[in-house]
Amino acid sequence: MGCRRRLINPDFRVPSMKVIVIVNPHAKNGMALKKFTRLIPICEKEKIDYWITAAPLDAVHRMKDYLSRHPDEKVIFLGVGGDGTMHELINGAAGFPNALIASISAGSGNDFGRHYSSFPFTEQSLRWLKQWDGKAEKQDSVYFKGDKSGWFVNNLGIGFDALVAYSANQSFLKKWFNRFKLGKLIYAFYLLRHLFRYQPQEMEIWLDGKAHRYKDVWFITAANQPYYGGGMKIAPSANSSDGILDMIIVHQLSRWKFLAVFISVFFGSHLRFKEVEHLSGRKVQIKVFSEAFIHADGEFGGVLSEKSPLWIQLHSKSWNHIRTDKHGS
Ligand SMILES: Nc1ncnc2c1ncn2[C@@H]1O[C@H](COP(=O)(O)OP(=O)(O)OP(=O)(O)O)[C@@H](O)[C@H]1O
Repeated sequence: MGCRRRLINPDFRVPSMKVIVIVNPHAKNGMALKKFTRLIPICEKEKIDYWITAAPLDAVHRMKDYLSRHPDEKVIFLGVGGDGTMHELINGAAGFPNALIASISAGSGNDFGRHYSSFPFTEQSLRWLKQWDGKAEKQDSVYFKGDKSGWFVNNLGIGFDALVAYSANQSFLKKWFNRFKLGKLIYAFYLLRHLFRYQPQEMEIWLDGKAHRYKDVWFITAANQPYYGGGMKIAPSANSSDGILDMIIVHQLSRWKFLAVFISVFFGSHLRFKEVEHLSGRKVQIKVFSEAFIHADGEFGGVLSEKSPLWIQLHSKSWNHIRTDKHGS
């Protein structure tokens, strides 16, 4: 009788995955948490754990702690937030082959979801992940080491764009702009603010052992996937599973032409300008001659100084991603 009951109880027939949802309560000014609150009953019913982060980097520490205590358990971490949240999940999972990453885009930029795919904010997504028994896609990630170190999977920037991102993220105006759903305008505001003061500088790049030197560099982007800054195609041909990093160098432009090039990035047509160089490789070293800001996946990545270079290295197929498909989306 006991045996019969087991056969008809779906909980006994279908092996289920360990799923942990990680929610950034600050993403998109609290919208991510507000929407997630509606999914809490299904998490409780399906025994899906959820962590609402308490502070920046909380997700990284908790994931590392959990994964080191459960080295033999396959775990799906589902990030609910924007690119900053997914950057934390990538760093929390780094070095743990048993971690699988999925996302629900719920931030302001969402370039991670735009490229890697994002699950809809629904109960079905959670149920589908809980019953998931597919094959994860292997994707490339990139390690960087300078003033700070870590991993990125979207892009890393040095120079003007990193300065704009830093200023916008620190600004008290950001919340205010977000409140009126004008979050992207804060970047335009700081772009214009820095445009007429910024001093482009000489930079040296060693790419797979070959040296390249550029004068008056506005910024350099190392791209693992095409999207950047909330939908701009900075590296249209970048592919996150080809083992190659795309390098975009914007240099020797007047301020007005720089603005024109920057706008053309929205349409992916900036590579036609002779001042925009496109290189590719796996191992990069960048040297600056005066201080330059760094961002990694849009998050502050430290300040590069003339004293020591920045090291970047692509690691092929080094993390596991769960893509949405017709069942999950
Ligand atoms: N509990 C928390 N309190 C404050 N900040 C947090 C918390 N959890 C995560 N963060 C930080 O929030 C920042 C923004 O996260 P995310 O990018 O996901 O949201 P967003 O709304 O898209 O923000 P942004 O507009 O800055 O991209 C990240 O730097 C992340 O480290």
